[in-house]
Amino acid sequence: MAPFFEEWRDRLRAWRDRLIADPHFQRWSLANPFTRPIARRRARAALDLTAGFVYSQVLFACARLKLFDVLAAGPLTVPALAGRLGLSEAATRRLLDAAASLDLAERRGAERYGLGQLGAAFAGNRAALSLVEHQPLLYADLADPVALLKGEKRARLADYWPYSDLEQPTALQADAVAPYSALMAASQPMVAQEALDAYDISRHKRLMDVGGGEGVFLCAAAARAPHLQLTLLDLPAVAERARTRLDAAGLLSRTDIIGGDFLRDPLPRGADVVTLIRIVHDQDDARALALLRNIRQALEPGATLLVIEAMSGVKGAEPLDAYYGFYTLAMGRGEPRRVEEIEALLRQAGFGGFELLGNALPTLTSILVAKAI
Ligand SMILES: CC(C)=CCC/C(C)=C/CC/C(C)=C/C=C/C(C)=C/C=C/C=C(C)/C=C/C=C(C)/C=C/C=C(C)/C=C/CC(C)(C)O
Ligand SMILES: C[S@@+](CC[C@H](N)C(=O)[O-])C[C@H]1O[C@@H](n2cnc3c(N)ncnc32)[C@H](O)[C@@H]1O
Repeated sequence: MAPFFEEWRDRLRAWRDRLIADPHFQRWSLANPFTRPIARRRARAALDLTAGFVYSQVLFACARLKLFDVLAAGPLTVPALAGRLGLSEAATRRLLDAAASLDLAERRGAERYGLGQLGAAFAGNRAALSLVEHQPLLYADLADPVALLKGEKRARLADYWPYSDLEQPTALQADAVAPYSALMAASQPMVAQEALDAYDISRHKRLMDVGGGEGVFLCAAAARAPHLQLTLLDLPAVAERARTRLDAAGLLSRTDIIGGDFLRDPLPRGADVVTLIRIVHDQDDARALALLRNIRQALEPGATLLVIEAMSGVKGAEPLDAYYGFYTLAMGRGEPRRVEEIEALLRQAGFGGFELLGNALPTLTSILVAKAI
């Protein structure tokens, strides 16, 4: 933009900021019937920001106490709910009123509570609930966000994701990878559905899922493409978990399972499509680039790479930098990236022909297609 326009835009914004900050303007805009709806919406947004942490705790309490499962069977009275939740009647009423104010529950007459619309959405979504249930680790770290930003505090979340600060992650044992692998497996179906609805995987011959966790994505892809050959690469202890799952799904005969380090070990050749799901945002730029170059080495020109993870700046995914930015800060490595930033890394690694696919829930994931050149 020309410097003249930039200067005027800055002046205009400075004027807007002074106006909104003025307590007289705030009162005036609430009193004026024409501006009141906008002023109320902004005041509500300010309250939501202030109270958001408490809302999250209400949601967590509902999830931990299995409230959505209980109410999915039908509305109940407070005494009946108190018995099911193991709470006093007073505590039950407090939780249910809080949940009702957040659309998680709903009052049904004077005495009964049922599911609210958001509660119903959670009741039918195990994957989302599994993510909700692991949030306390993050909340504990975020009790002092400034210490986290200043690097003065080692976060507990880093222990949950032990590969994020290890030079030799291949040495991780079964017990160290179990909690995060189980969480990723439980939450993967939501992501797999988004990606496989947006991209027709059946056009390919061999799919390699790099950092493929327990193989949930490969199971979902195999169900849509019966002829597809599969390769999964993850740390040895995770690859063992994948072997168990793929065996149970009857997919071992069409799957190569490799335990290794995707940053250091050469990757097997032969795949015409590679998926990287919730992987790039775990890494700083140098490691992400090393990983992408390693993948490029294993591909023929024209092969496809799908980067599947939540990306900043995509329409419909606006608050993403707050959640993933602070999540990866607590993890100790990585950052959410804009599509252009991922494309820049991909370009340096020898990819081009980018296409960002449209999908239903960009808050959950985006899907970026790249071609090996
Ligand atoms: C007429 C209509 C259409 C509607 C009216 C009625 C109505 C409200 C209907 C709603 C029905 C409907 C479509 C419901 C859909 C609900 C859905 C899809 C809910 C989805 C919820 C998803 C949630 C809460 C996702 C949360 C995700 C989180 C917290 C992600 C965490 C990710 C992490 C920690 C990743 C870590 C990976 C790492 C380590 C960073 O690499
Ligand atoms: C956030 S999880 C994502 C798992 C899976 N793609 C999904 O979306 O459910 C990151 C995965 O990368 C694997 N991983 C991390 N560092 C690795 C490395 N250096 N080599 C191989 N796998 C690694 C982890 O074990 C884990 O399974």
